[in-house]
This record gives sequence, C-alpha cells and structure tokens, in this order.
Amino acid sequence: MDFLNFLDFKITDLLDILLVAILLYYIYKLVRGTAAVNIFLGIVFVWAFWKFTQLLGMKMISSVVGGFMQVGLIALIVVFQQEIRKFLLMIGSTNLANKRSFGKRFSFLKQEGIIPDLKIGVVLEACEKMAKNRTGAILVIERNNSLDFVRSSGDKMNAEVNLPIIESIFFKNSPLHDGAAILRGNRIIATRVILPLSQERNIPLRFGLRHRAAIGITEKTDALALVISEETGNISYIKNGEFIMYKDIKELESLLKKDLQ
Ligand SMILES: Nc1ncnc2c1ncn2[C@@H]1O[C@H](COP(=O)(O)OP(=O)(O)OP(=O)(O)O)[C@@H](O)[C@H]1O
Repeated sequence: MDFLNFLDFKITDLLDILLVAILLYYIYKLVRGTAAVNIFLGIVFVWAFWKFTQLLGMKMISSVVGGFMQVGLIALIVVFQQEIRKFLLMIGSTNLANKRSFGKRFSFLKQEGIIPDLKIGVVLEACEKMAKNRTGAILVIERNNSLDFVRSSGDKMNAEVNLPIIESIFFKNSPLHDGAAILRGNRIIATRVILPLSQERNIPLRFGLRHRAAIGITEKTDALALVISEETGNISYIKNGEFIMYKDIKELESLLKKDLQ
C-alpha cells in the first residue's frame, strides 16, 4: 500500500507547506510588476524546453541547454541580485522589538525606550487640514519592519506627533516639506526622506512620484502610508503597495486603528 504513503501527513509537513507558501508570497511581492517576472517566466520556459529535449532523447540540444542550466544558479543570483537584496533587507529589517505585544515585554531592546502609540486622530486631523489647503504630503507609519534604512536619506528628528508640527513640516515654503516624514509610534523620527519608488507599471498615470514613492515603501516593508495630493487634495491610504479604499475619514480612522493594533 505504498501509494497510501501520502496519507502519512505529519505536522512538520504542514509547516513545510506553510513555509513554502510564505516564501512564494514574499517572492511574488518582490517581483510583482517588475521585469523579474518576465525573466522568471523565461527561466521556466528554458527549463521546460530542456526537460522536453531530454524526454525525446535529443542528446546534443539537451546537453547544450543542460550546460546553460548548470550555471543557472549563478545566473539567477546575478539576474535577481536586486530582488535578493530586497528580500534580505525585508527579513533583516524586521524590527522584533517593535511588535506591539512582543515589544511591550521586550521594550528594553529598543534604544529609544518605550514608544507611545500613535495618536491617529491627530494625524488624520492634520491630513484633513493639509488636504483642505492642498498641501502635498507623505506620512509613512512604521510597523514591524524598521524604516532605518530609508531614514538615513532624510533628516533625523525626534518630535512628538502634533498638528502644528505636521502642518509646518509640509508647509510649502518650509525647507522640510520635500520628501516623506516617518512616524514611529507617536514620534516623527525623520523628515525629507527619499523613499524607494515603485516599479509597478499598473499605477494610473494621474498619480505621480509622491504616490509612487508611498507605494514603493509599502511594497518593500509593512509600513503604512498616508498621501495628501497637492493637486486634488485627496487623502490616499496605502498598504502593501495598494490603495485602500474608504468611505470617509471615520472609516479611515478605524482602518488605521485596526492596522496598527
Ligand atoms: N522618492 C520620493 N520619496 C519621497 N518623496 C518623494 C519622492 N519622489 C517625489 N516625492 C515627493 O513628491 C513630490 C512630487 O510629487 P508629484 O507631483 O510628482 O506626485 P503626485 O503623486 O502627482 O502628487 P500630487 O497629487 O500631490 O501632485 C516631490 O516634491 C516630493 O516632495
């Protein structure tokens, strides 16, 4: 009854499947919308062709393609160098001390001590005011992945989140208004930050660099972004590289509360 062996399903098998699923999800997240998808499909095609020629016993062509596949691993590292970098960055920048439940117990791991929770109401009030005045802004809210790797591209700050500070950062004539502000808990930890731009090709043309930058950082990390459009005064909520729709500011507030729990 060898064919029934697959019924011998252990808990480690379940864990195995789960880990592969998570790995595939992260790979998908990294390559989505980039040229890497086409390269990956190209590799799959060459591999399928190689197996096909082997099956038909076409020795010469299969040894040529086989030779190519043998150096495949090195080629993969070269071709996917950017994606591998991002993947390692994503894992390496996971800030365990920032995890809400975990972090409260292990807050001594953080150099800056216990960080108070973000006052979402204050942030949204500032967003509404800026939207009314057509002041463009990007606020990036850190969650579990540390944003230190982008923080260094801007100016460090350590100010409590409050309405006048947010408004004055993004005030058009302020020297700080360009780029993004990063929030960690209830503190603004950087301004004028340059975010990585998303390479996604399906972003509607009406969205420019500000929105592309917010999509970029939320694709690469688990941060949340609020973007105020200078052109339309719309407040966009961006998570996992996608625009999250909401009806009104109350709904946005509850979405943010949920995502920051
Ligand atoms: N990589 C980046 N990181 C952070 N901020 C950026 C980045 N690129 C552009 N910005 C910000 O976006 C501003 C330009 O916005 P742009 O008009 O291109 O975007 P938009 O998405 O159309 O927004 P809006 O609707 O406000 O016009 C810049 O002045 C700068 O402050």
